[in-house]
Amino acid sequence: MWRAASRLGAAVGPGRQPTRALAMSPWPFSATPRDYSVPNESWSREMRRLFDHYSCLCDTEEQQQSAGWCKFPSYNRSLKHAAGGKYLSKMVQAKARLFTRNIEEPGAGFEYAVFLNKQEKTSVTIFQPGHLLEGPPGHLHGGAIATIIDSSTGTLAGALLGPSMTANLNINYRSPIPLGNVVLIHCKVDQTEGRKTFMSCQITSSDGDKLHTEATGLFLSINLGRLFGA
Ligand SMILES: CCCCCCCCCCCCCCCC(=O)SCCNC(=O)CCNC(=O)[C@H](O)C(C)(C)COP(=O)(O)OP(=O)(O)OC[C@H]1O[C@@H](n2cnc3c(N)ncnc32)[C@H](O)[C@@H]1OP(=O)(O)O
Repeated sequence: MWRAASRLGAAVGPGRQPTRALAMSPWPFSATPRDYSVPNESWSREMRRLFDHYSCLCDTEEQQQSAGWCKFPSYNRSLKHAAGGKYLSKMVQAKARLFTRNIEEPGAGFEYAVFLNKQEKTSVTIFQPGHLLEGPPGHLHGGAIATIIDSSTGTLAGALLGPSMTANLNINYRSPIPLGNVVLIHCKVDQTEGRKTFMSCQITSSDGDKLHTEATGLFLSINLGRLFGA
């Protein structure tokens, strides 16, 4: 019994050891999911500066209404975002983890936070790529770039449309991204046609001077049940 609970407890989140209370609990998940998109010790000064900058836009309800900005929390599993528990029982024993949040060491993988502006249908992701995401020597892997683009555009699509999936992603890699350098990922909705939402996205250096990547994507809103064979 303890071993089973301990295994589930160990799956709660990076850096978290199963506690005695958790091991004894019949419910394996933390009641208050951890938001991973907050500063940790690996964040550079520039990452913190940008986080503070965008957080300030979200600070008060009044500011949110005028500027429309809010920070989107980021958990380490998708189902934490889904409303209701209808499908949870099929997933509850799985060790599924969100791809961008499955490296436990702070700063080694994807360090990022997504800020949304629902009124303008835009988002900004601040992103600090870690050393485990290497592609060319000292630089970010193209697949990791695609991942953070997919996650950023997918988060904006999800916030605006509800459940949706990437149908198409086109990426132009313009200049390599050094590991550890903080970059900005600007996403926007270009057009919506029924279930289809067309997005575009740019990755730039944090001062906006250097263009690293450009992308377009198509998202289709879906019935979540389809994913579970309903
Ligand atoms: C689930 C959320 C939970 C909440 C969690 C929140 C977590 C928040 C943080 C994480 C954020 C991460 C975000 C990651 C997002 C992914 O990475 S999703 C994973 C990668 N994507 C996939 O695996 C999708 C695989 N493809 C499919 O399942 C299906 O093809 C699709 C995309 C659902 C579409 O199938 P369908 O619904 O049957 O649509 P279909 O009838 O084929 O086409 C509808 C229309 O779209 C057009 N269309 C379809 N595909 C295409 C295409 N590729 N190109 C152009 N047009 C197309 C069709 O031509 C058609 O057009 P019209 O004739 O209506 O004009």
